[in-house]
Amino acid sequence: MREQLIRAEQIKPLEWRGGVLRLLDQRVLPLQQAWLECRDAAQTAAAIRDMVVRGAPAIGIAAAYGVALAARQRHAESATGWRAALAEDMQLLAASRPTAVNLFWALERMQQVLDAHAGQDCPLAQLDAAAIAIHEADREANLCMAQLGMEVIRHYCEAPQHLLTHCNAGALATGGFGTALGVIRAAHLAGLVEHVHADETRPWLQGSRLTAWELACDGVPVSVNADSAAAHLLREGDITWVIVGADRITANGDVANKIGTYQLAVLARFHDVRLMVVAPSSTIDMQLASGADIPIEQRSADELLRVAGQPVTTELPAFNPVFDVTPASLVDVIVTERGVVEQPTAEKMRQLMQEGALH
Ligand SMILES: CSC[C@H]1O[C@H](OP(=O)(O)O)[C@H](O)[C@@H]1O
Repeated sequence: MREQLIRAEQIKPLEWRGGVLRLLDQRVLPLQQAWLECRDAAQTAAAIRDMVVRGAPAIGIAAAYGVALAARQRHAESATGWRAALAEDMQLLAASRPTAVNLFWALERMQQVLDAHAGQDCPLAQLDAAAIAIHEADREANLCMAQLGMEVIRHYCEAPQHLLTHCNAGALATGGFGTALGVIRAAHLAGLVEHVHADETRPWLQGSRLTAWELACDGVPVSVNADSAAAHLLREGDITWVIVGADRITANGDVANKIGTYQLAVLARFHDVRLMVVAPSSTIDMQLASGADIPIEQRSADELLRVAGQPVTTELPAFNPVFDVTPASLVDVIVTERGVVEQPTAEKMRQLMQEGALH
């Protein structure tokens, strides 16, 4: 399976060229493939804020490279004052988006490299290596989760099935292959996928523009549906699993993910459809006791009142939270690279994070 996924890999949302971070501009996909180059923290933070690069793991990877870029720039400006300037750059990166914990996890990893070289010259090579390691570790985690998630699906049913997914938790949201889409890709290769239903995922359309495109590129049978059609599909559509990614999972197993995930979870439970959340352990925040503590990003009203930049209505007040929280009680399984947790609880999450695989 691993080799099949690697052979099939086509899409990379970011490229590190030693001093330049190249980002595939996800604001214009799939109709245009344009690359944006970042050479410092400010450009990288803006790219994250403006969703040139998006998706919890991809945001963390981009931020890590942003620190490596900033260190180069600040050290070249001042061999003695670089640490203070770099600290400000890291604050800028930390302020780019609030919900995906991978951003803060990656910045903490980069800070540990700096702390390990306190009082020494700028560890440029070690910062580069740390960012590359974060990128590669995410890619490896996706390959591991793809296999584990596929085996969970096969455990419950060995026939080809209808699946539903929301937003984009694919190669474009990660270091490669995807979390939820990694599982779907592996399930397809294992003959377990009859059809994938992709919620368009208003207002940013990650589903219709990114997920459907990714799956179509891989020859996975997929169709786009309005978010509001999900209830009808779950009642009528023979769907066996809702499979999604996550932006932050708290210590009790609550899950923050793209807005609309919570209503899918309620609908899935009502219609006896299982909900699978796929996320690397860098998405798990054991410092937060429950989802009530997760900061939910609110984005511009324009994202609701305009499509492709064109107004679709008059200037009106708009409520645009871009994440919501699904309680652990509505999650049937969480798949991570450390293992699989069914019916997540605080104790099971502790065991996963401290002792590793449960399955
Ligand atoms: C693999 S995690 C992807 C996760 O991130 C998305 O949010 P956004 O596109 O706003 O960065 C969405 O919540 C996905 O599930």
